[in-house]
Amino acid sequence: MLVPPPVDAAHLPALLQAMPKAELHIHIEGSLEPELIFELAERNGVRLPYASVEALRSAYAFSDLQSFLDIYYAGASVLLHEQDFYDMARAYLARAAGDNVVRAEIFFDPQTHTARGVSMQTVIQGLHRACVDAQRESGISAALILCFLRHLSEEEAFATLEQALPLRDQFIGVGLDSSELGHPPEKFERVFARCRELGLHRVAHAGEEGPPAYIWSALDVLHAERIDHGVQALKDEALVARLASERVPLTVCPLSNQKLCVFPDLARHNLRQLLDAGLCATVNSDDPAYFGGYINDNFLQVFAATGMTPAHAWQLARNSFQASFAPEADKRAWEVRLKSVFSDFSGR
Ligand code: HPA
Ligand SMILES: [Zn+2]
Repeated sequence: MLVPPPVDAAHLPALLQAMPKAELHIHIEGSLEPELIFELAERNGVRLPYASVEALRSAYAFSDLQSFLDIYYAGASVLLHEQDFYDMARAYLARAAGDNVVRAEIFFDPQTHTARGVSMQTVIQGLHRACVDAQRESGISAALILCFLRHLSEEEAFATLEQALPLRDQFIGVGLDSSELGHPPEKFERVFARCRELGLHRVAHAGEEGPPAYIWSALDVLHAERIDHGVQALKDEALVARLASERVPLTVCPLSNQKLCVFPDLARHNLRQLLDAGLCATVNSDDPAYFGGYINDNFLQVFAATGMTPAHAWQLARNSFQASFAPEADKRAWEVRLKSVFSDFSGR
């Protein structure tokens, strides 16, 4: 169904919250709330360079991606045991289910943890057990995507892949994150080729701060199936045409872009232009504990700032299902639910 049941714009906030949606760009370490950071620090005897939850939260003022990453990696230092990874992921999945997320494809950064002596098995098993339990208890479908840190070498990415392969059935794909500028996709050509041979899905952050050229090479060199962020694509007409004709999904994160100063303010975010250009854009939270909101906060705030309509909401939810790596039967079931929510609001 191409046209949604009409919904009065007065119902938009309630509709955005109620509609089923998939979240495809969430770093699980970025869901660690300051309260949980302090709880885990105490539980594990880790000393934090902040006196209180409030002091930590007040340090969350960022000027660019790197200024955020420095504090994000420091926050992750409290994660030591399998139960820590489990608790973090259960907390996120409970929040996501409350936002009517029906599918979450969750990034994790194993190198942040293995560098501190935490084993790959501790990380993946804790996260995976949380996904299984959440699915059983709340019905949310959840899967894991292992991200390579692009400020490290390809050799280190290969070593990380090797460590993870015994747990191959507990993650569905690989991604590429961390400091973008100066670390183009080409740096990881061989390890992504190996992941492709292994039948792993591939995504990559590109065009968050980096140039359109990085989006081209994520597609052509890494064979990425989705682009994380990708908001710089609008600077390149030929790239927009390619993304539109191939329906390459972009996992856009409005509040992240605002907090990391990718756009001067949310009213100038280009999500609406991306959709109106026919791109398969989606809305996601990126690092919700650091950027001021979970997925529904992202929807509510970017819609309010840019004047998008119920038809845009419909498109974004459908895009999120189509862009996910979930089974086709699940995608069809979520579309049916989406239509029923819209019909419900249409009658009001
Ligand atoms: N960009 C790159 N790396 C990241 C991000 C991001 O937005 N969040 C967590 N790691
Ligand atoms: Zn991200």
